[in-house]
Amino acid sequence: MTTTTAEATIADARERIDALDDRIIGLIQERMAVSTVVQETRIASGGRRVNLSREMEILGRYRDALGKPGTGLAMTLLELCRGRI
Ligand SMILES: O=C(O)C(=O)C[C@]1(C(=O)O)C=C[C@@H](O)C=C1
Repeated sequence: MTTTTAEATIADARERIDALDDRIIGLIQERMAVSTVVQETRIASGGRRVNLSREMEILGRYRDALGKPGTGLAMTLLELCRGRI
């Protein structure tokens, strides 16, 4: 592969990565909004903001799909989604 071809391939792949990251960020923002609805509804009906058994379920899903780093990713997502109300 020539340097020019390699540079073009990398530039093209990076464009796709940037587009994917835009979508991922949008999905995270959407998740945060939906999570807020769940938390607000639970609090309004006398419950608590946090539901630990549900969080364990989510951590397990991410771990099963992505391995150990998946757990870290899920923890970061939950941190973003909690505590906004
Ligand atoms: O599923 C819930 O019960 C939520 O409140 C949503 C959510 C989440 O963002 O996934 C947020 C806080 C809870 O501790 C558990 C999960």
